Amino acid sequence: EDESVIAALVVFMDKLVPGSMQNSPNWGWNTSSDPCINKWVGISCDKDNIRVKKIVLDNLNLSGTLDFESVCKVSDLLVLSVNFNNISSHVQQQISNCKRLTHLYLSGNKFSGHLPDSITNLPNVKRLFLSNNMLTGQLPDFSKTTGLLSFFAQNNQFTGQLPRFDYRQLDGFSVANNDFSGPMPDDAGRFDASSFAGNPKLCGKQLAVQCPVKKDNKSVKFRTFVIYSGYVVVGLIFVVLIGLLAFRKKKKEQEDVKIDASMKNGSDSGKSSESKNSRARSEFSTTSVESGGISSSMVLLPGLKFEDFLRAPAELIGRGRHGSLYKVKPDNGVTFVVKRIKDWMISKDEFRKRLQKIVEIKHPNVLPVVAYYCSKQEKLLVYEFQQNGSLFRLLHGSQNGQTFDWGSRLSFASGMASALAFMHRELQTDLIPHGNLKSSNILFKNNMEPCISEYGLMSSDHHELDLTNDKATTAFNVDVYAFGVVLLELLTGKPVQHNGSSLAKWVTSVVKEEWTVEVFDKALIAEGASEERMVVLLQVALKCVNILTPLVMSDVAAMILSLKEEEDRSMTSSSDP
Ligand SMILES: Nc1ncnc2c1ncn2[C@@H]1O[C@H](COP(=O)(O)OP(=O)(O)OP(=O)(O)O)[C@@H](O)[C@H]1O
Repeated sequence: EDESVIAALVVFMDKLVPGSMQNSPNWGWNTSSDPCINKWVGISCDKDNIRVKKIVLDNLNLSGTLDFESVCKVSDLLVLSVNFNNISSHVQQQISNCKRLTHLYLSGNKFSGHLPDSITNLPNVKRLFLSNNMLTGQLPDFSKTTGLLSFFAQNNQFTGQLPRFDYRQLDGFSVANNDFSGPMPDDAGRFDASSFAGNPKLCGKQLAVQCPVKKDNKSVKFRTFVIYSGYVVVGLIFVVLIGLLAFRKKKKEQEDVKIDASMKNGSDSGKSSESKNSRARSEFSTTSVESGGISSSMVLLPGLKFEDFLRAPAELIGRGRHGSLYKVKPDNGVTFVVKRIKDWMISKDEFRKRLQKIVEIKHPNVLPVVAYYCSKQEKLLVYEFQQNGSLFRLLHGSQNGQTFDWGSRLSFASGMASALAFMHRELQTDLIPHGNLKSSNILFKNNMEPCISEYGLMSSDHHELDLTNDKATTAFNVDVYAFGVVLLELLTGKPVQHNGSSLAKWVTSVVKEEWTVEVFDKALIAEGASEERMVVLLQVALKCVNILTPLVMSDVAAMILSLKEEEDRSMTSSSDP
């Protein structure tokens, strides 16, 4: 980095008080080293290791003030994250100097005072997290901040009327638990009452307080006229809608035929299905690997023509809440599964962008997407079929004498945690969590190595856990919770109902009664697994499912890794005579 930027960063950190952190050997943050080359804590740089791109200083017990003027001198800064610290300053108007900033996370601090108007002038900002602070005053007008995708400001002390937002763009929003007043803005039905709750002076249809009906006795005649012309307009709209619906239904039927035919017809399909498929096929085949593929509808499987794929016989093997799963075996030998996602309100472009991000990131324990397709009606994902089944099947299925001993379960847990932590790190800027982690989405590869499947397929509106009103409002908490439930399944051998909260509750209650040993899988007890270490893993699991004390995946992974190392050490020492 430039000397001037280094100096600005040091000034920025001088105003924050990092407590004992700065004594750690790799802390950095001084003028005699380089933030990229010497890897200062919390700094990430571009791939040439020259420019600082991200500053992530979450959960470091920082206090003092955040000097936006200094930090915004880092001209390439994309992400600034200081969640869950003790910073007590204003959000200064110089924030708008951070011209390239896309993600700003200030949640869980003691920021106070008004938000400066200049915050709405950040031209590239996508995610703004301000929740759990002590911010006051009116919110500036964000309606022109195009590109904003999430806005979280719950648990502050904001007042006044809610300004307009471009709600159609937003995928996450909450202003709950503030002191806003007046009518709830028309969010076009995008967010439910929980995003606005806890503002006693806010009124609206979905809220506890209804807005007063304005009594205007000036002109009854005019009102009658308006009402009648209203009826006429509604009538007209109705007719047009019926027409549109009929038209769309017809179109949809055609589309369904197209997809169903492509999914279900065997390779011996006759001429008629050929012609039904022809549109779909031409759409797919406009994509070729040489043409770069990614921007078009389908990203192809290398070495496999999509025509073969469409003609291959397909067998429905699962119908989950989020879609159906088909097993497809084209002639070339490899078997695939196709996930057909239903009800995902995401635009084609967004879907494509999201998938591009996901396929870019590879980890040996994450099942890669081999192809994806998106049209208005259909979202399809293709993976290789894994014949060894899932963790769910291994734990709860009728296995033929297959054992899953403590050592293997611990290695499994450690591997999964570090894979998930890796994905979170790589997708931190894009805020793409797995979103639907569970034991049936963890599969075993041919070598019995586990791999996480269906990463990132669920948008936030699919989550059952509503964490938005909670202290821990970051996208990735959902996965930490879900991972905790997977750990509980591993430890108890019991299956999960609903979203895992009942299993978590049961375990918590048993542990409270100090019957901890009762929760463990009988097979583990019988095997003579170390109770002490099982209890440690249980504590990690319970921390993950406790949404009041948010953990990040990298911490979870570190805890499990050190437990595993302890286990490995004990194995080598106990094998000594
Ligand atoms: N690539 C794969 N290879 C082999 N089996 C798979 C693969 N992907 C999923 N499965 C298995 O197929 C079954 C159905 O999967 P599906 O994803 O449709 O259901 P689900 O995970 O229970 O529900 P959902 O993901 O919709 O919440 C599950 O038992 C799952 O473990």
